[in-house]
Amino acid sequence: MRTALVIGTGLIGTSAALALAGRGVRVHLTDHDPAQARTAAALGAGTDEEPEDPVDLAVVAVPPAHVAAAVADAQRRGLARGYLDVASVKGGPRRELAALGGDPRRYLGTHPMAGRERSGPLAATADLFEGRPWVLTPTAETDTEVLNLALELVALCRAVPVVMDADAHDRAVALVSHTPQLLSSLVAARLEGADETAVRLCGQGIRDVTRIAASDPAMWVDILSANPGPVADVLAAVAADLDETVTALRALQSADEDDRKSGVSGIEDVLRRGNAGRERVPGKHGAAPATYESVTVMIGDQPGELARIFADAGRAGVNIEDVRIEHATGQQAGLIQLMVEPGAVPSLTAALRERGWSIRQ
Ligand SMILES: NC(=O)c1ccc[n+]([C@@H]2O[C@H](COP(=O)([O-])OP(=O)(O)OC[C@H]3O[C@@H](n4cnc5c(N)ncnc54)[C@H](O)[C@@H]3O)[C@@H](O)[C@H]2O)c1
Ligand SMILES: O=C(O)C(=O)C[C@]1(C(=O)O)C=C[C@@H](O)C=C1
Repeated sequence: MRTALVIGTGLIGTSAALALAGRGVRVHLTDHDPAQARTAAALGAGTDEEPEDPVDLAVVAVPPAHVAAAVADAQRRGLARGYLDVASVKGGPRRELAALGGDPRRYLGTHPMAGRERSGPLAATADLFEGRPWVLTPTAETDTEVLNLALELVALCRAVPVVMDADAHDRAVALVSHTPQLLSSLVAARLEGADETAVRLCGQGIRDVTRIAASDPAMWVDILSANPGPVADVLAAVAADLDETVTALRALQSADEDDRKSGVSGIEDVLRRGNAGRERVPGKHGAAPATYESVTVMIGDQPGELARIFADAGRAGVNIEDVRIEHATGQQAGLIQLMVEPGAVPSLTAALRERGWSIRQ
């Protein structure tokens, strides 16, 4: 693959673009919010100029409800030889594309099983997909060239291809992704009105369980709206387990010894089943997660500052792996943490100082 077009330069689109651009593919970036495409380009994910000729592969990375229209529009305009999407649900977008008169031969539904609780290009990383399953849902109609382009994309992102039927995929992710998102949100929701004395005791356990509760509600409403039945089925089974767990806990409060024994065995049962389920969760197959070091820089709260600092880092030949921004309360400034490979810290610090940036230790 020599050229690609990423439509929707948020977390997933920009992460794929960074991986492709880092491996020599010329990547064009577009988003219905041009500022997002500009930010992705400033991060080194490609160019936000339109391609002059059709690209090899269009990667549609927009929210699930917009996938079919975006694919149909790109196909109508003949922007690429092959088209794929990366949405978290697969059955709905395929059916909607058919209803819109899209070409099913040149489209492949895919889903990388990697993501984050943060949205937008600033949360993107080139290594997001490394070692992660990337589901491909070809049908008898799918053109072999499009499937091969998708396999090349997965290989360039260092992910692991998994071929599945679209509806089987949707049932599987109801169990391993969509229900966990809701359960994380439900646990975190208990904290909303909780007493401060309780909240300040939060330790690592609740942090682990609630990380994904920080995800974008709009995106998840879209995902769950496209897969409500399978998710409701799993959640109903969890609700039955919850009922039994509450009964077991109430039995533990009983004065009767036999009741207490049945309570202990009920609780033991759920904890043991949890151990057994947890043992089945596969590890990440690829390289160990990279550990980065951060360079913290004072940044003015005005248009163009982010693009300027990314461009300066790019000029210094430094790849930014991750970014965090902290806005200083009541000030027209904030701190930006640029995460880079440890070896790149001295050259980045020197280059940014030279260009007038104020570095924080
Ligand atoms: N977030 C995750 O963890 C994750 C993981 C795997 C797959 N996905 C899927 O990837 C897709 C993108 O998710 P994300 O997390 O990158 O979201 P995001 O909000 O970070 O990015 C989505 C981008 O699409 C743009 N957009 C919306 N409608 C558009 C349109 N019609 N045309 C062009 N651009 C449009 C938005 O402006 C935004 O920049 C979704 O379909 C999601 O289901 C998400
Ligand atoms: O790890 C995260 O933060 C995710 O959001 C990842 C996750 C998942 O559930 O595994 C979330 C939704 C996507 O469709 C794929 C991946």
